[in-house]
Amino acid sequence: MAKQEFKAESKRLLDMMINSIYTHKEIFLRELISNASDACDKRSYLALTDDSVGMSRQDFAISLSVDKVARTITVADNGIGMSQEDLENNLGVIAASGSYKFKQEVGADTKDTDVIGQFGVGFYSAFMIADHITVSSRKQGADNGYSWESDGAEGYSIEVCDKETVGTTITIHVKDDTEDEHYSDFLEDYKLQQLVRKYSDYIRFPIQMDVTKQERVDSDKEGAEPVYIPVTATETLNSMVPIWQRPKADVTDEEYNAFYQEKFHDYTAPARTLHVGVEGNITYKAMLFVPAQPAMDFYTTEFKKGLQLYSSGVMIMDSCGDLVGDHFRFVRGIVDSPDLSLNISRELLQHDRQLRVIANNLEKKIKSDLMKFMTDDRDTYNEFWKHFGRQLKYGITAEYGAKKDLLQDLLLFYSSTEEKFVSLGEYVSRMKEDQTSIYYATGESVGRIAKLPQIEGLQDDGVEILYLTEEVDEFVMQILREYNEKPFASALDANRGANGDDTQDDSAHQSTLDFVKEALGDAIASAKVSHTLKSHPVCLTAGEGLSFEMEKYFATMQPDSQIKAQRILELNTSHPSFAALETAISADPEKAKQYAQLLYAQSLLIAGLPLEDPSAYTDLVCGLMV
Ligand SMILES: Nc1ncnc2c1ncn2[C@@H]1O[C@H](COP(=O)(O)OP(=O)(O)OP(=O)(O)O)[C@@H](O)[C@H]1O
Repeated sequence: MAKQEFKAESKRLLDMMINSIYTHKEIFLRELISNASDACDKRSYLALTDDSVGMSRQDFAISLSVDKVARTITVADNGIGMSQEDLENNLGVIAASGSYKFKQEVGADTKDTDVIGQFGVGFYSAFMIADHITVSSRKQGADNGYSWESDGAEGYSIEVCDKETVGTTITIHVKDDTEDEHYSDFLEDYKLQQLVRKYSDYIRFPIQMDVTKQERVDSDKEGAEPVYIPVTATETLNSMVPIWQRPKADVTDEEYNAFYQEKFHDYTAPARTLHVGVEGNITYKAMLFVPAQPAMDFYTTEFKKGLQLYSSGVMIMDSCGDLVGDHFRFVRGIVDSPDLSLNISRELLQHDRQLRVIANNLEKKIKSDLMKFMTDDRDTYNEFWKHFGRQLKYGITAEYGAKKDLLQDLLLFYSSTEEKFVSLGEYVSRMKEDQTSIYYATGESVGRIAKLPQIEGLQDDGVEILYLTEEVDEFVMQILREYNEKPFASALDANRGANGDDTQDDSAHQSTLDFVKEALGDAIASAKVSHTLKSHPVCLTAGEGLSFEMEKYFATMQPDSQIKAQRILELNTSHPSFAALETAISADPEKAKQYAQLLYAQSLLIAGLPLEDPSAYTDLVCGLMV
């Protein structure tokens, strides 16, 4: 076959490889071994349902060999193998690689080399140390093999080749040493052994290599020097114990982080790691991670939640969505249980009782770990909250609040008095004895809410108010209704009364209110005397049902939305504007009408609602000036 050119993006990546710094180069072996292991997994999985494969799990192995003279390292596996088409598709186009795609998304902020260092770029990383690579492969079920060859930048070629057994053999020709780089190191047995232990220890297939040791042979003759002879034996270099099967105390933070970053393609270490072992009715090990930041597609429908599911170390499902609820969908991790059957079909799996038990169990563990997170490391929890808080709130509103008991303790809201995010538990613990409700106020931003006229009274009394700025917040309040038996109350509610003076008699102003209602017509539902305003002339409150924030939310979803909250115009009778209005009503009713319109427009502006007719408003203001 004629030489094929790499696709443009592959070329760029190759350049990156060739110029990468030394400490990153060593990950090439991890990448090749991990591919070999995946290929063994695939074939062993196939063997479960296809008798013609004729292999069982213990028949699989990955073998390493070195030829110092020829300067080659060979990684061979008896996994699933690749057809001509697979070679073309998988090794000809780098864009298929998960990490490269990720790198593109991260964009210019991340240095190329960082990405390589964190989790490699798959097969291509071999070009960091090699100037020629040969891949010969024979796919399960195929009659012959194919060999793929490349010198890197120039492209690649594929030819039919003799290969007797199913699997893949990758031979890389190690570059000559240069002044700065001692590539020959990689041709040393000890170096490869060291790299396998460092990066691939938990691979669940034996990684074997013929290792030569000098063995001492004692001479029969007395006083003679001992003789050493080289003895070569095949050794398994990795312990094959997956990291999650090891006792917690033996696993370092670095190992947890490296495992997470490699497995879940994240370039930052996790914010939280949870390693659990449960024995009893159902036995399992789980390793869960809370990412430090959401995946690129986290808040899109593209994102697939789920944990990797293993049965005694063998992966049976890459992403088992049933293991985590939507509210904790940001959690990444693995579950391994010997109680799950290997060849269980995926449909069956979904209804598996054991899975439900594990999922419920994990849910409690995640919750208690997040609680611990919140108290032990609040700064980082705040970061977590910034990224995933919205998801927890959605969780409260879902399923008619079925998860509210689980999630409500984890919520944070901005506090007017503390001027930072606080939990509901913290709010309640600070409540004065005579305060019966948890106050909240909704609006576009903390700054805007803080200036809402209705809450001035509470603010002056030093009452703590939770400022809610997200669309979902009001739905959360509707579901929660109370926390620790303390009801939530909107600080913007005209009838709140708790701190206001309810004995006040408004009837003296009834005719003024009637006038205002008459002047504004259907624009408002009613006009009333405010019991909450202090220094401001007017405010707008919503009647029962829809709030203004919800109205705004619907308007963003659908710009011509006719869903409107009921508008109640509240007037501050002790404000001079009210006296001016009353005087105008008797002296100049036309002007009084304009005053009413002006006050209504102001209440809309303060509430962050659009004016129906902005130019009529400016005409009105100017008209009153002259
Ligand atoms: N030893 C092998 N046996 C069978 N298929 C292989 C082998 N090595 C690579 N492949 C195939 O080539 C593809 C590309 O491999 P590569 O290492 O570049 O990327 P990846 O493993 O898919 O992604 P990444 O390593 O970035 O997570 C693999 O997905 C696999 O299909």
